[in-house]
Amino acid sequence: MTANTATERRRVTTLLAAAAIGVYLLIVVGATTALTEATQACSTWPLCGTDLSDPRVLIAWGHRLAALVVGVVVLAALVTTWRSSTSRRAKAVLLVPFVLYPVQIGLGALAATTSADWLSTLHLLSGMAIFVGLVLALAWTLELGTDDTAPVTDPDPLTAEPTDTGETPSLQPSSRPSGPLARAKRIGAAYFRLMKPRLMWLLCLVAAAGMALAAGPSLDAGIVVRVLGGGVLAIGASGTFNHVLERKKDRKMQRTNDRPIATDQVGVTNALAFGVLLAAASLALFLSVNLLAAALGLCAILFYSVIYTLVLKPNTVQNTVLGGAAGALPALIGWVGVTGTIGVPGLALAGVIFLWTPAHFYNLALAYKDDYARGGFPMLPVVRGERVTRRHIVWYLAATLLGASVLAAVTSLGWLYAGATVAFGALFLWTVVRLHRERSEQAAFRAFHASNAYLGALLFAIVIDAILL
Ligand code: HEM
Ligand SMILES: CC(C)=CCC/C(C)=C/CC/C(C)=C/COP(=O)(O)OP(=O)(O)O
Repeated sequence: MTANTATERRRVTTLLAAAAIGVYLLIVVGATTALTEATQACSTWPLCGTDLSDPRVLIAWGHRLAALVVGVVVLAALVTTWRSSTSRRAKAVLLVPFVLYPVQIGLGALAATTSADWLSTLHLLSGMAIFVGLVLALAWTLELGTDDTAPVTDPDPLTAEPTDTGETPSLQPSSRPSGPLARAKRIGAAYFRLMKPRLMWLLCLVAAAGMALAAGPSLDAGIVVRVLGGGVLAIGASGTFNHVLERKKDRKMQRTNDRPIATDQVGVTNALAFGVLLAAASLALFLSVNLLAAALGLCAILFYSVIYTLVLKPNTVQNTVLGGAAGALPALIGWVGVTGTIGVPGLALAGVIFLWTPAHFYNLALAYKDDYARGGFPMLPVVRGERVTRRHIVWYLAATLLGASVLAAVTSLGWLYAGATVAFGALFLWTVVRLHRERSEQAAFRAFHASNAYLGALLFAIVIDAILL
């Protein structure tokens, strides 16, 4: 690839990413109730109410002006891409935004003047189609000229300096402090590590968001404590079973070969007893909330420990996609903990987590590709290569963003949620664009952390928005 081509592709992908995020902003704002209410106060087109002290009029004006500015960015992206040397399919798919953007303006005008629900739905769907067209063109342009080998500057993950992997290297026996207290501390730390504590904050936020969506400002503190307590214990139990079942493979992988069972710091029988104890305590807490929450808690533990760990992870390249169901269940548990039944917003939140999981984990799968190959796991980069994996990260990230807009449409979440998904979604997308450009381990970790920041911010915004705003 010549320097000119590289510069041209940078320009094209930057513009396509900006256009996609601009369209996403319009989709999310359109999906929130704020705009639905604004439409009622602003029902003429193209101009409406002059009373700018009415926030609803301001929102309607903001949406129309944003549509104009984003339209210019989309047009610039289309023209620049068509004039570039990108692939035919990337150019062809841009016909979708080219045709639909003017249609979308017409639909918006009709939706504003008639307030028909089906028109608003069609407007939202057409916005999503424009977004998908831009993202496809972005992904197909990003992968041009990228082969499956990491650049020479990229250190081998197995020989590189230790990175922030969430693992604490164990001390060598000779350097370990002795004495009963130090020994008790070491054993306590080993059992604590079995519980996979680093996953807990985000999974607890997932359950908290489920509860906040269901209860709004009247969220009961007793339910919160019991659901989160049950959740922490359930994650601890399934994490422990996962350590037991993977101990042999863990020994083969550099990232995991210092784990407590792999290094015999904790025996298998003791670990199993610990896991059963945690699971029983977790189910007891969930049962004190309601039976359905306990049933879902049991499903989550069994799904992660048995279905994911034993069946999916070692046998199918779709392990991450299907495994996302384990992480999605806490959203439903939170919702069910409050309502006692399964409901659409809880399912929509679970859907967001499910779609986010591959966009989250494939970054680590890239960074640890050789390690996973050594362990014998058919992770996507091992089986289908790095280029396909990077492409799938873009797909799942786009699907997550669309899922988040569906969540906005089926709930009454407002501006804080909309701002969080757009701002952190843009940040996440930018790190993924850089991952394609740099193709290094550092870039993969950056995108991994951005995935956690995106979901953390989104969930935090849901909790605040649903409870306080
Ligand atoms: C198939 C599903 C998933 C896989 C394979 C996966 C895999 C991983 C791996 C290998 C790590 C590295 C840290 C470690 O070794 O402990 C990690 C970290 C993490 N994951 Fe996931 N994950 C999945 C789903 C989820 C879900 C659903 C959540 C929460 C909603 C989540 C949240 C986190 C967090 C918070 C970290 C720690 C980040 C840090 O502080 O370093 N993961 N994940
Ligand atoms: C309420 C409840 C029980 C929820 C369970 C949800 C849960 C623990 C999701 C974790 C997702 C996951 C598979 C993480 C680690 O992957 P991995 O085990 O493949 O990572 P590893 O390679 O580090 O072992």
